[in-house]
Amino acid sequence: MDTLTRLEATIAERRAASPDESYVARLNAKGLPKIAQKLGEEATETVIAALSGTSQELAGEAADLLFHLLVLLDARHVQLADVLAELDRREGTSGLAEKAARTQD
Ligand SMILES: N=c1c2ncn([C@@H]3O[C@H](COP(=O)(O)OP(=O)(O)OP(=O)(O)O)[C@@H](O)[C@H]3O)c2ncn1[C@@H]1O[C@H](COP(=O)(O)O)[C@@H](O)[C@H]1O
Repeated sequence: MDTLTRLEATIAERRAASPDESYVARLNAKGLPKIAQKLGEEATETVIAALSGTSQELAGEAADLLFHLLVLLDARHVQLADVLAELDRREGTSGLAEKAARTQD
């Protein structure tokens, strides 16, 4: 099992833990808007690290970002497999073609 899939399972398990013992449970107890806000903050911190941080700092912020994305997906009951399937579907097609198809929608 890969790292993200293992982490997805851990997050699903920890959601029901005590908020006193689990960061995942504490975040879930605060509700979806807080989880979404946290993801936004981590995205901003990743951007800042990309523009002015070291490679190590960027890797750390990217890890925080991926972790909080998984917490958000879990809270909305969206499976990582569904996200990966969407990326698989796009594989081999031009990103520009994908962009054009979306503009037509
Ligand atoms: N990968 C992570 C992980 N990455 C980041 N974080 C937490 O995410 C938070 C990031 O918040 P910030 O950097 O903004 O700092 P903060 O001051 O704590 O932020 P606030 O939430 O207080 O606003 C920190 O508290 C980190 O500890 C994580 N917490 C948990 N995990 C994984 O989730 C598992 C379950 O964790 P628990 O739910 O705590 O058992 C762990 O075993 C890990 O594998």
